[in-house]
Amino acid sequence: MFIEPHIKGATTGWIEVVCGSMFSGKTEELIRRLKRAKIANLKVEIFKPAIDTRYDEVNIVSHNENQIHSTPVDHSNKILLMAQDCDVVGIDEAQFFDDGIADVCEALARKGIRVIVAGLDMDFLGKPFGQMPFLLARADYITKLHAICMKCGNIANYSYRKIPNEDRIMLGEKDVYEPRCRRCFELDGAID
Ligand SMILES: Nc1ncnc2c1ncn2[C@@H]1O[C@H](COP(=O)(O)OP(=O)(O)OP(=O)(O)O)[C@@H](O)[C@H]1O
Ligand SMILES: Cc1cn([C@H]2C[C@H](O)[C@@H](CO)O2)c(=O)[nH]c1=O
Ligand SMILES: [Zn+2]
Repeated sequence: MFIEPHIKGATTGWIEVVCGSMFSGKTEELIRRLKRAKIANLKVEIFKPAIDTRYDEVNIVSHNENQIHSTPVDHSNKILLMAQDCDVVGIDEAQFFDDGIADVCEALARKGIRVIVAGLDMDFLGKPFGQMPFLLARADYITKLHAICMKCGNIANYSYRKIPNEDRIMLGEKDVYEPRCRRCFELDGAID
């Protein structure tokens, strides 16, 4: 389990990235860390891409229905503007943000803010998703979570798309995706 670093005399913040497949518990882990920061009386703001309105317009909701209030934003620049006097910033579904997101996280960390970013590391083809590789490269701390393969019960790293659609962005839940291990993902021809 991730334990928050307590850096004596720290003058900068830092970036934490939580990644993994769908249903691996990224949103739950993000909510857990943010709720603990609130308990510590820190000023917390949470952002998600405006495109992700799967469960709720303004809340971040996990598959377990745990939730926390968030602000939907259509560009990463807005996070920089809106998070000026925060102690902790949470960002969910980071794979959907534009290519400014890593610089925004870096700028926030330099201001002394703790930045916690959650996102899908791979898309339905098993390819690195959006800006996630760049966020992972620049993170101070990384947590990779795993779901359970829906075919065999092993640890799952991949998000298998069950319906034929080649668009990279396709919002959905269990109706569209299921977590799979490497073997079960490859068996159905998801990797070329
Ligand atoms: N196959 C599965 N493996 C693990 N957890 C599952 C699975 N199917 C459903 N769940 C539920 O999903 C919860 C995790 O949901 P959460 O919203 O945190 O995932 P996530 O990684 O943020 O997913 P997404 O990328 O779709 O947003 C688990 O605690 C569990 O209750
Ligand atoms: C795996 C994958 C998920 N998604 C979506 C489904 C969910 O709405 C969201 C992950 O929580 O991302 C895509 O848009 N493309 C993909 O390749
Ligand atoms: Zn499997």
